Amino acid sequence: MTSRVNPTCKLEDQGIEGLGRVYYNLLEPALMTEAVARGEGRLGLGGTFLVSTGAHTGRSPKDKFVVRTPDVEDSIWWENNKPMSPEAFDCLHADMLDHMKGRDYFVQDLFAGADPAERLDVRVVTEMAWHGLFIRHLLRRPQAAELARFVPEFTIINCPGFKADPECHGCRSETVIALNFSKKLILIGNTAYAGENKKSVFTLLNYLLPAKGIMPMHCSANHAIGDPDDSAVFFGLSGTGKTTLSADPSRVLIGDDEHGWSDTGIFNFEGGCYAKTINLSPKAEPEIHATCSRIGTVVENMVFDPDTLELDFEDNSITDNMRCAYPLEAISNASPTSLGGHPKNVVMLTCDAYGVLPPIARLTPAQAMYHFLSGFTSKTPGTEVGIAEPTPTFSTCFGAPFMPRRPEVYGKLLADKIAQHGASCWLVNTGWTGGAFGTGKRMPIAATRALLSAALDGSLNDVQFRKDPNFGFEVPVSVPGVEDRLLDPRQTWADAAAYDRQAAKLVGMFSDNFAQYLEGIDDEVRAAAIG
Ligand SMILES: Nc1ncnc2c1ncn2[C@@H]1O[C@H](COP(=O)(O)OP(=O)(O)O)[C@@H](O)[C@H]1O
Ligand SMILES: C=C(OP(=O)(O)O)C(=O)O
Ligand SMILES: [Mn+2]
Repeated sequence: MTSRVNPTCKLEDQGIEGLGRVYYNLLEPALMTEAVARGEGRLGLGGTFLVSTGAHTGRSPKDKFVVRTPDVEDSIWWENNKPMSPEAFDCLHADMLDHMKGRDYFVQDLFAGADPAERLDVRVVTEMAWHGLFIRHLLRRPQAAELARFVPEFTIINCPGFKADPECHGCRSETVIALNFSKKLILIGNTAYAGENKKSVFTLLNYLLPAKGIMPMHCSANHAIGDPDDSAVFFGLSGTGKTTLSADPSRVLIGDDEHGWSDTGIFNFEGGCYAKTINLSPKAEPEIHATCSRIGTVVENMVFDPDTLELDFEDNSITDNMRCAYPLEAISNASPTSLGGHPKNVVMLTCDAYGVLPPIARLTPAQAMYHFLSGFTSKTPGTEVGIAEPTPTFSTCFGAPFMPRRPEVYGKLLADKIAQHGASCWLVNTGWTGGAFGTGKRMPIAATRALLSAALDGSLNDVQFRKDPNFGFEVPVSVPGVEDRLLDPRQTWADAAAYDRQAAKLVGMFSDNFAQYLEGIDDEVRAAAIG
């Protein structure tokens, strides 16, 4: 055993026995040293850690399971979460423990949740030293004194070298992500994509927090400089711009991906960020770009020159989903507390590959609920196995793959909090303009930023709005710093009739999708659905 602080709870106390060497709570330099010594990757410029994850370079949602135990039977949304029988899980667990015998493991005891009242003590046991480094960057790092009395509430075991057997493990392939809420255990096998670790913790909190009246959100968050009470959240599925847009030099970063909204305000679940690096521009995203040459940053699946170690941000030959992971402190304007007041602005980011939605729209609370439940956006290439180009989808709550409960549970919590705190709501299209994917182009980041700044500082409320004929929400006509034409997508298309046809098609898709929510919904939201 190698340990920084003598662990209160050893792996043996959790029934994990017969391992090789176990490294408890190593700090970043030791994790990097071990990772390099084991040939998991190599050091990059500025002291980064360069790694490729092999066959899995994105999440495997089809291989993710929730164990169907009696205590979760009624609360899980089974249409969205694949069930695994408790017997199959026990077999998987036993076989994984067997696989672990004689091998070395890395244990990181971390917190999920910046609010001390709500945090969850999570132990992450990894076969790969760099996964220890990754999750140490991503979750919240306890002080030595906190570590000394740390008792894990939930445990994640991640063995990329373990191959599941669908016959006895009740899974689909050799890859498995199995969440057992009753046994407080998550088992991950046969994938080295680091994102599975953090999104497992997110899924877990999405299950636990609603029971405490806390709204878990797939969103980034920031606040005005000097005023944590002027906070904003940015909901969005992977690739919509949560990480990019929350790292705004004129605001304080709270977090880039997962937050909770409690009676006292918002709190980050995490202690770090996981940014996409494809085409990352030092001009458009200087803070994130700088993390790619910072000591300790994990650079995942990026192509680099073997002689100079120079990273190639344009080369997507490994994957479009190339990433860097770093602690929040790596961003100069990050909040030291990761907390904020009740959001004054709730932004829903959508990446519309059809080029129909305007770059920004003001929503009534009922419209916000309609769009939150709809979750229209596109899946971004590489983020999930098998996604090769932007693929339109309705991903409820802007994060369906991570929602164990029914959408209405999250919808109701959010609607209540928006009403209680009077938050302004916005829909922001960071996707295509001037045509659909293939003919148009991606919304310029500078325009999105200018529109968001105006929304967040309140100045957008002073401009003139028009009512969108397709969706009924309000769209600004003119905003300083943004080309007028861009605000009206119909004007950006070469063929206005083609825009109208595409818009009508999208309205139809929204309406077909929303049919599942009409029963039992508030009258105002039903009215928003009809337009
Ligand atoms: N208008 C835009 N707004 C936000 N991101 C944009 C925009 N145009 C292009 N992008 C790119 O889209 C990607 C957004 O990814 P990211 O911020 O990591 O999303 P998320 O955190 O929601 O998964 C980045 O690669 C960013 O450079
Ligand atoms: C880590 C992920 O999240 P995001 O792209 O939202 O940062 C992911 O989807 O795998
Ligand atoms: Mn992100």
